[in-house]
Order: sequence, then C-alpha cells, then structure tokens
Amino acid sequence: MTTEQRYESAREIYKNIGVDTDRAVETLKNIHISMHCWQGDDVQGFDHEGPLSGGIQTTGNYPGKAATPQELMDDIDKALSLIPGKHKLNLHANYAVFEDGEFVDRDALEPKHFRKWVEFAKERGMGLDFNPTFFSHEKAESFTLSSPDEEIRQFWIRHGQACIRISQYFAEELGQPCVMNIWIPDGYKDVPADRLSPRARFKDSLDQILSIDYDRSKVYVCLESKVFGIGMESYTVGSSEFCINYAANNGILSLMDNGHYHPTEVVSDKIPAMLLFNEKLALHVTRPVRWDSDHVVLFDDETKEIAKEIVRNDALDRVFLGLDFFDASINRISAWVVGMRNMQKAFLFALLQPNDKLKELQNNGEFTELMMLQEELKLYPFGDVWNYFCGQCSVPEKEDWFKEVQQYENEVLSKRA
Ligand SMILES: C[C@H](O)[C@H](O)[C@@H](O)C(=O)CO
Ligand SMILES: [Mn+2]
Repeated sequence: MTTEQRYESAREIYKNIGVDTDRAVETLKNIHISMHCWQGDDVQGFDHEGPLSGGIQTTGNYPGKAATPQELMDDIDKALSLIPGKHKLNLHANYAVFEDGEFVDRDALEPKHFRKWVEFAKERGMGLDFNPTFFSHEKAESFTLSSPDEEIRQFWIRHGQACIRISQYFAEELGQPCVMNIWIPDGYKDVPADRLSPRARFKDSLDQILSIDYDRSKVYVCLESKVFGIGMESYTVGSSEFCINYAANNGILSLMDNGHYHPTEVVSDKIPAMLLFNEKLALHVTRPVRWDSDHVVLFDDETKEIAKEIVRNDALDRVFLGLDFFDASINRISAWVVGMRNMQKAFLFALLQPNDKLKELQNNGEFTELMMLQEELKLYPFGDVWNYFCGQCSVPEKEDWFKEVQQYENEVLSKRA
C-alpha cells in the first residue's frame, strides 16, 4: 500500500471516533518549534575557549561537532531539511559571529554581531529566538545577576540589556516576535546562611534589565527557573517560586523546562495551572534522566502529555515551545532530527485524540471506559498519518531520513578536524 492509501484508511478509522485527520495535519503544519542551536556544538559557542560551566554538562565525544559558524549553519540546514514544517532557531548570545578580527565582551554585544544569523534566518524565512548567556565566562565562575560583587552584577545586567536590544533587532528584521529567555545558574553547593539577599539582588538586576525601553509586542522576555545544578545542589537563586512570582508581577513570561523540577514532578501537570493565570507561557522540552541530563527528546509519555495539555486546552497560540538538550555521544544532527520529529509526533498524537469525548467520560465519572479508550487509542494508525504529514512537507518518511545523516557524516562530519 502507498502512503496515501494507508492515510485514507487511517482517516476512516479516526473519523469513526470523530477525529478529523486532515485538520490535524493542517494544524501540525503551523506549529513552529524553536530549535536550539546549541545541540550542534555541545553548547560551546564562538566567544570563548573555556569549558561549559553553570552546572550543566554535555557528555560524550562523538566526532564531527561544528566548530565554526559556517559549520554550525551547515549542520542546522541539514537537520532542518529532514524535519517537517517551518520552525524557529533559538540562539544563545555566546554564538555571536565576530567579523574582521573584532571581539567584544558579552556586556558590549550589539545587533551587528548577529548579522550573519539574521541573514541565515531571512534566507530561510525563519524567526529567531534568543538567550543571554550567563555561563561559560570568567565572570560567571560563581554568581552573575545575583552576585554580591557589584561590578560583576553590573556586567551581567549590561549583558541582559544588550540581549534585549539584539532580540528586538531580530524581531524587526525577521517580522516575527523574538522570545528572549533569561536563565542564570547562580546557587550554592552547600547550605546557605542567607537565602534572601541573592534573590533580592537577582530581582533588582532583572528590574534593571527590563527598565530599558523595548517593544513588548516584539520581544517576549521569559524567566526560566531551576531546582538545582551541578555544584549548586543546595540552593538555586532562580527557583520556581521566585521565577513564577517575578514573571507574574513584571509582565514577562514564565519558562518551564521539564528537566528543572524534582524527578516526580511533571510539567504537563503545571501547564493547565499556568494557563489559568497567564496569557502566554514558554517551555523548554528536554528529557531528564535521573537529573537534568538533557537527553534527546523521545516520543515518551511525558512529551505526549505536554503536547496534550497544550492541544486540548486550545493553547497552541499561547505557548512558546523550544527544545533544550545537548547530547555529545551520538551524531548531533540525528539528535536534532529525532528530538524535533518526536516533539511534532507528540503534537500530532495529541491532535488525533477525541478530546471532547475523553473529557466527557471524565466529567461523567466513566473512568473504566476512559482508561480503556485512552489505552486503545495508543494503537490507532497514528504512524500512517505521520508518514503522510512527512510526505506533505516533502521530508523523508519513517526512518528514511537517517541515510541522509549517514551520508552527511561520511562526506562532511568525518572530514572535520
Ligand atoms: C543552554 C540553555 O540555556 C540551558 O540549557 C538552560 O535553558 C537550562 O535549561 C539550564 O539547565
Ligand atoms: Mn532550559
């Protein structure tokens, strides 16, 4: 049977339970995921030689990682050619591209240092999202926006302000809003004597960053919380309560990363709670394995639940969703493609649920039937709809994309120093 014939059959099967597959496919085409540039080079960037810091880690040493802006752009292009639909690219400030021998420190970054990325995005009709980089820098060895050292704190405040200006430049050049996410690693390894003052300093730093004049319809500033980082096990300045309260009180967005909570907490459950109190919300989808390990996103239960909460609560236009993982132990392009396609599969799976029927069963207390149906739905011909969607978007179906990654590895990655 051809993909089209399989799709026709799947369409009938889903129609019998009141699900319109054509509509699901069309909706999926318009879901734009922000693909993080940092999977391509293990979060290294181009503005420093030093190791990755901030309590996050890439593990593995798979050959062929991008070492120059051009290599990273080539790899992103390869990945995007295998991912259905149109997406955004998420950049970090340490990916500035300095030209003609110029170098400036992070507090002096300007839009021109990202001109190459804007050209790249424009040529591909993509939007850009952005992140100030408060780690992997000599001034980020202990604290950044919560630093008791006023000189260091001011350095990072200027960095945050510079990044807002760059974000607005992205939005204006590309004609679509830029989501700018603030995450700081600041925290203590052991029991602190004062938990309040670092948070008060962080709060003041954010106030100062946000005090510059910028267009809030073009730049959506977010604040990402975290429970702990390596070497910061006992106390994190930007905790969940801090970030949610700061965001709510200052007209910016909360960003929830599903690797940033205690292992039995799930972000899927937090999404509806946040939606009741916030017009917009941002997410980093990752896969924490025992800790915030940032493994590649799989088509697993929590990824599916996250997508379901967004779809069935009609929040596709209220949630900015980006991916955040960095696996150095496997082909990095494959990591991107697997993660992005899995996030899209999770959305498709959610779009193919008879959500009204399931809600009705819940409201009527028909939990036996609810369980039965949710389980049976797992074996519906979802894959046939997915393959059809891939064909519609002119990208390879099933695992067919992988040979292109292998070929690229043989022809390009394996020749890198
Ligand atoms: C590189 C990212 O900004 C970083 O992963 C951050 O979003 C995070 O999740 C830290 O744990
Ligand atoms: Mn994150």
